[in-house]
Amino acid sequence: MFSGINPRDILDVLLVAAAIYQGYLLVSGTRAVNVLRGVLIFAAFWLASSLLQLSALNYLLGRAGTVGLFALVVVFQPELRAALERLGRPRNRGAGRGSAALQELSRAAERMAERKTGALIALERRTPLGEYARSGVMLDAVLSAPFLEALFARNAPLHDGGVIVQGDRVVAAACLFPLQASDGTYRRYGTRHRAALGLSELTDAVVLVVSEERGSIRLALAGRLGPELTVGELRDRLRELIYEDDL
Ligand SMILES: Nc1ncnc2c1ncn2[C@@H]1O[C@H](COP(=O)(O)OP(=O)(O)OP(=O)(O)O)[C@@H](O)[C@H]1O
Repeated sequence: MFSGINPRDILDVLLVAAAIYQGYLLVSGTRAVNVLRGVLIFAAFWLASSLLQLSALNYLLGRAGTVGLFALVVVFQPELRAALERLGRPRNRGAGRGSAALQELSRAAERMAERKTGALIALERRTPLGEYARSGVMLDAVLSAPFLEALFARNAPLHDGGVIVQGDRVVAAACLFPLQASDGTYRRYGTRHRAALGLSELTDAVVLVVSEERGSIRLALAGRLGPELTVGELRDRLRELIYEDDL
């Protein structure tokens, strides 16, 4: 049965599997996942209609599939664009800049915690955060501690909402993040923490929260809020989670 398989076939299968896995990582945690489920169900019906030789249904589903494919490209144009951008981005772009960004971010968190300035900062990983960035004010600024502090300063025009960071760039401020539905686990926390939890649940972003009330620094990841961190611990966690891998 396996006599006709040559190394090229194995390579072919491995490449397809890798492409599917990368595609999954890209959409996991975004609204595209639900659509992907819908597409799979649709494909299952289509296959079943073909196997059962239900020709009218098969024809109809085939036509709908073609139109649907175009519709998906239109609906997910932002995600597709972000995916292509990511593909074209060199892996080790600005390794030095990554560690500089990490220092600036940690310094800003430390100072804001000392002064009890509330802050909410989402750090993008694989899942594109473009749709959340567009809910706020788009920026494209070099990440620096004074800039972050200025953004979150009380009465500053963009202090309300979250900031989105991509590597060493601040891409948007005053963004609206999805609130996590309260199941009682984080009853003690208000909307800033629930917005961090919500975004980290729907995407793979790491979300940094500085509490205005407590002056604490915490990270939300995968829908869970981590413990209070010292600035050294924050630096280590961010190095582990973001800056070592991606920049
Ligand atoms: N959906 C949201 N997306 C982004 N930011 C939000 C959202 N909802 C609230 N915020 C931010 O959270 C602030 C209110 O925080 P609130 O005091 O309710 O939360 P908290 O979790 O108790 O935080 P803190 O400990 O800092 O007081 C708002 O002023 C706004 O900046």
